[in-house]
Amino acid sequence: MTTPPLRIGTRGSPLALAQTHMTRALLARSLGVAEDSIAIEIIRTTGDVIQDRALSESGGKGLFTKELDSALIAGGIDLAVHSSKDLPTHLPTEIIVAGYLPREDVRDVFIGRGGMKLAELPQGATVGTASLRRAAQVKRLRPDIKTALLRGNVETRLKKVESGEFDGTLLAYAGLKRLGLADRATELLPLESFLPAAGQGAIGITCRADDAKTRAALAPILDAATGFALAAERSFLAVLDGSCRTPIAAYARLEGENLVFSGEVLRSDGGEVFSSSHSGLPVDAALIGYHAGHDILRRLPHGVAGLA
Ligand SMILES: NCc1[nH]cc(CCC(=O)O)c1CC(=O)O
Repeated sequence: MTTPPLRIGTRGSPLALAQTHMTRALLARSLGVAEDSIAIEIIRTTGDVIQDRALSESGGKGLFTKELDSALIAGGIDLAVHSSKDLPTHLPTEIIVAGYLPREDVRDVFIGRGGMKLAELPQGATVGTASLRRAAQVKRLRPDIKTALLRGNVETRLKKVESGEFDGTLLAYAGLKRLGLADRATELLPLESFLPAAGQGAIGITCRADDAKTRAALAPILDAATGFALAAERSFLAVLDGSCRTPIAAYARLEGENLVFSGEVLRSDGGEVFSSSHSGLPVDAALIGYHAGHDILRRLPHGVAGLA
């Protein structure tokens, strides 16, 4: 049997490339072909170009995916590798999320200047982050801490803490691990106060909906448990996230037969938190996230926008 040569599209950041090489290695092994028979195409996205503003202020959704979607639709690539966290809940009808690789550790880590832990930061310290969720979660614990926009790739952010421009930052442990930088984490943050972003730690793979060959090639490397978790988290996000300007966290995991989901929405200053937990059968994943989302919506008199 001959296998058609597959072309993978990716962003060019070091993390995106690390994730793409992981995906290619798994795919090559599963298909029994040489890794270099699967081509990697680097595609620059709008999100890579904008560096000076918060992406939530730059027109919202799909900034890391639009150009990859277009390349898929045009047939220039057959699959695209994404951080699921950066995948919008609505994709063009021609594109589907084929599935997810087994999830990494979902937790956030704190990286403190000079190895300081979050609780050890002096009064009024400045934490850099581009994430509304992390900023709100930090302020919920430490209202005295200031947060400032810190964007750029993981290495850039680490450097800005080292140089003293910020007293600390928060990053996904998964990203650090995949970059071989796990030892840079000062502290692993607990899920109770730092519930992660929907999709954190999961690599998602998109392809053309009508491309049965690529879907079949991908099937053996995809992880069903991660798929259920992400279905719940993404449906929660779809219910609540109209604007991208509201701090939202969501995390689901399989516990025995059950899918256990927790989600929360925070006021930007961390002064209020609305949480909801639901569990049920994995087949009902999307419904579980949907119920949790509406459970919170009912408690917001001014809707999600009222929390910005
Ligand atoms: N928005 C950037 C982004 N997208 C995915 C990850 C980390 C990897 C992951 O969550 O799978 C990161 C960096 C970070 O949040 O530290």
